Amino acid sequence: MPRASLKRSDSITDLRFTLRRVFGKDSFRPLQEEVITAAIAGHDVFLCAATSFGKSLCYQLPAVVSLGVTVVISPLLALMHNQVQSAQELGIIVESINGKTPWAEKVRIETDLLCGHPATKLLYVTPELCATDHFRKLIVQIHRQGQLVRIAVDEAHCISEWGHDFRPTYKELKWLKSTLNCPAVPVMAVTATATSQVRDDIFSFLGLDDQTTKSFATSTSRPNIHYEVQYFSESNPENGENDMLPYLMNRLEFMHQRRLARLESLLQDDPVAAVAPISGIIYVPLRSTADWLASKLTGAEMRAQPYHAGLEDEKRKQTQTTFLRYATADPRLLPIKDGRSLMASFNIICATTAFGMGIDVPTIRFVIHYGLPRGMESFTQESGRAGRDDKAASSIIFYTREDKERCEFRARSDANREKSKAKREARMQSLKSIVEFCENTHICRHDLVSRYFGDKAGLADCYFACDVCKEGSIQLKKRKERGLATETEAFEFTQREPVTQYDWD
Ligand SMILES: Nc1ncnc2c1ncn2[C@@H]1O[C@H](COP(=O)(O)OP(=O)(O)OP(=O)(O)O)[C@@H](O)[C@H]1O
Repeated sequence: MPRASLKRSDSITDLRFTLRRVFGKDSFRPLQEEVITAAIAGHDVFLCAATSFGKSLCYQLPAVVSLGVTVVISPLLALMHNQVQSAQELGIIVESINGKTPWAEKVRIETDLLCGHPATKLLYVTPELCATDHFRKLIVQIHRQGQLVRIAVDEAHCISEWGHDFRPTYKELKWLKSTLNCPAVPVMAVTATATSQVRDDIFSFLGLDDQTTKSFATSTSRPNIHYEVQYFSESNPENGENDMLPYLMNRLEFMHQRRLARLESLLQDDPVAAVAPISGIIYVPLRSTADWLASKLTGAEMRAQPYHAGLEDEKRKQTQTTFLRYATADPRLLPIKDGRSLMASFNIICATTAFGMGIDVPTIRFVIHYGLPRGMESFTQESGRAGRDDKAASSIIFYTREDKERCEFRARSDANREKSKAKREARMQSLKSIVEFCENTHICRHDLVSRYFGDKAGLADCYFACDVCKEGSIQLKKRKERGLATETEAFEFTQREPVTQYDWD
C-alpha cells in the first residue's frame, strides 16, 4: 500500500493554485499533473520524459504542498546550484549540502532538519554525500521524526552502467529502500534518457517494484527541435583544415542577416525596437577546440565564450552568468553599442560536454555538434538544451568520416581498459547508434531517437522537422555524397548547395 504523503493539500484545485502562485506557470504540461498526483498519493514513481519536459516540477510541487522534507539526489554541483537558486527565487525554502558546503552552514541546515518540524522543503544532495554514514544517520533520524516525505533521484540514468554518465555512488542508493522502510518512504526516479536496460537497472538498484511503481513516459525526441546533419570531407593533410569552419561562419552570417531583417522591420514602427541576440551552444570534442573556436568567433566580432573543465570554477560560473543574461534579459537593457552588429546578433558558448545535463536556458535557438557526439544519449541530452521555451530550435551535427574513425578508435581503446562488460558494450552500442543516425538518409531522425530509447509512447511526431523529412532522402543522399567527397571527388562539385533556410534561422 502506498503511504500518502504527510498531507497539507492535494486537491487538483490546490495543485493548480500552487502551480500558479508559487511556480508562476499557467497550466500543467501533459502528464505532469498525473505524475504529481501519483507522487502525492504516496506511490513510488518512475518518470522518463524528454529533455525540458519539466521533470523538476514533478518533485518540487509535491514537496511544496506536503509537510516535511523532500530529499533530491542530483549528480552535478552546477545543476544542483541552478535548481536551488531558481527554487529560492520562487520563495521555496530549499537547502543543499555537498562537499563544498561550509561547516557552519551544514550545522545550520542540519539543526533545522532535526528540529522536529523543519522549515526546509527541499534538500539537494550529491550521491556521494548519501553514501556517508553521517548523512545516512541524519536521514534515518528525520524519517523517525516522521518528517521525510519523499526521495527524488534526478538524472536517474546515472545509476546504470548501461547508461552514459554512470556514477558508481548512485548504485549505493539501494540502501534508501532497505533502510527507510518503516513506513516506506516513496521514491521518485526521473530521467530523460533511459533505454530499457537502463530502466531495469534503475528499478533494480532503487528497489522499485514493477507492479506497484507508477511509471510514466513520453517520447524522447523533441518535436520543436529540427534535427539536421551536415557532411564534410576529411581534413587537408597539409594544414589539418576542412570546410567546417567556413560553413559555420556562412551559416552564422545567414542567421545574422535574418535577424537584421527582423530588426529593420520592427524599427519601422518603433524607433527604439531591439531584437535579442541569438543564443546557441557549439559542442566540441576537446578543450583546446573550445578555446580555438571561441577565439575564431570573437575574432569575427561575435559574442562567444569557451566553457570546459580546464577553466577555473569562477571563470565557468561567470561565463554561464553572462550567457544567461544575454539569453534572457530584455534586449533593450543589454549593454550593446550597435544593435545591428554581429556582436549584437550572437550569444554563443563553445563547450565540451562539461556544459550539458540539466542546463535550463529557455531561449537557446541552436545546438551545433562540431564533431561527432559521444553517443546517442549524450546527443539527446546536449541537443535537448535547445528550444526549452517550446519554440522552434535546431540541432545540427557536423559529421566527417575521419571524426567517426577517430571516435571509434578512441572508444575501442577505452573499452580495452574498461573492466565492466556492460559499460564496454553500452559505450560501443551508443557510438554505433549515433554514427548510424548521422549516416542515415532515409529514416526520420525523430523516429531514430525514439527507436533508440524504445519509446512506448509511439514514434515521435516530426512534421518536416528533420532534414530527412524536409529535403527528402534522394536529395539528402546527394548532399551527403557531395559533403563527404574527398578533395579529388569534390573537384567535380564546384560549389556546395546554397544553405537551406530553416524556421529557426
Ligand atoms: N507547466 C509548465 N508550464 C510552463 N513551463 C514549465 C512547466 N513545467 C516546467 N516548465 C519549465 O520548463 C523548463 C524545463 O524544466 P526542467 O528543467 O524541469 O526540465 P527537465 O525535464 O528536468 O529537463 P532536462 O532533462 O533537460 O534537464 C523549466 O524552465 C521550467 O520552468
